Amino acid sequence: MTTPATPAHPVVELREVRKEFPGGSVAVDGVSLTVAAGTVFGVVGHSGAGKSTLLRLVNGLEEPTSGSVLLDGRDLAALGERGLRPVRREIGMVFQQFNLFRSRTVLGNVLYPLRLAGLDRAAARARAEETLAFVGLSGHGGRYPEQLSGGQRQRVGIARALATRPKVLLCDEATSALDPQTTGEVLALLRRVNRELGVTILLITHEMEVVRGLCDRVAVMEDGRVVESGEVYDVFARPRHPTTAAFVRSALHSAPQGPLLERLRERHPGRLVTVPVVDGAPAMDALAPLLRGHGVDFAFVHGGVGEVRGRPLGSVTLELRGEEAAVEAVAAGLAAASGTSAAPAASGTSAASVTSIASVAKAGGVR
Ligand SMILES: Nc1ncnc2c1ncn2[C@@H]1O[C@H](COP(=O)(O)OP(=O)(O)OP(=O)(O)O)[C@@H](O)[C@H]1O
Repeated sequence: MTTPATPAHPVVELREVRKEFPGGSVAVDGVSLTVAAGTVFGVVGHSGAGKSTLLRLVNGLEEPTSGSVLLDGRDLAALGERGLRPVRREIGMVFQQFNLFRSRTVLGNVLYPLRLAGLDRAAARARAEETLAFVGLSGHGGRYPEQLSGGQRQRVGIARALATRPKVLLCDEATSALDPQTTGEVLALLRRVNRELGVTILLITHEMEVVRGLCDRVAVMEDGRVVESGEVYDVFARPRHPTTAAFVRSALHSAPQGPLLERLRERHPGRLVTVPVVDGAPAMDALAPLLRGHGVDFAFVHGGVGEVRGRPLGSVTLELRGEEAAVEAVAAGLAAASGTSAAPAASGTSAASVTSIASVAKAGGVR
């Protein structure tokens, strides 16, 4: 008999948190979320959605107007400035612009929080060097930040944040100032921080690629509210809120829309159908038998399949060619298999329409 796994305890918890600034601007409006120990939680949203304020509420730099923020079960507001100090040491911060001391060496930057925490010189140095080795910067301790690339600077930023062995790492757009390749390297490092050191990570970003590459769970914020949240694969595969769907489209091969769809229609006079590829959903399996059964030919015209959290996800758009009734039957069969209904045929063209990913088509409420 197997013992059911005990759910990880919450490291960060927001309960109905509202933050209103003097002048009436409401940056965070009734947000509740839970970041379980050992997980990576992403908050995604456009500029002004309230992400930075949310992070500042978690590290105690802002106090909620109402509601509560708990770190490992302790309500930050109840601690007072004195009580907050040791709790802040359990939090590491990683910033978009790295925020390193330019006048200190790499080693000096990593030593700083350790000396502040009261470690003696030898212990601090050993810890700093160990942490620099973990982030792949052994031998760089004597260099200055301006002698490093952006990716190396962020590694120093991460080493500095990790040096005091925090329980939770808060990442504020940690990769937004980096090119795509360096972003990938920093995300891989943060994954190691989570998996090998067991550090819980709460990150804010406006890039769905970051969520896709790193997070276990995600919350989508808009106008201070969480409009959708859930397991990353589920949110990618079946986004329910239009804002989420738009974020997902930015990171995936999704059903073509707008001018792209018009161009595809011009190039491909046959019927266009988009087949979602979702782990466990039958649409792709239905494709070959339907085409064979109805004697319909096809061409791939758009899309592709990638991976989210190690599971396949994407969509492919096909042009179906053949007898009108046979093409119609294939399109209907695919729509049935993917749980979608075909969009109405575009007027004035040969019955061209696109079945859209079911989940994108269904705008819904908060999960
Ligand atoms: N100190 C402040 N005083 C007044 N209004 C503020 C303050 N800080 C943030 N706001 C407002 O709260 C809202 C949310 O801002 P916040 O910076 O948290 O959003 P964000 O999602 O992090 O955006 P960005 O990515 O641009 O930083 C904005 O309308 C902003 O103008």
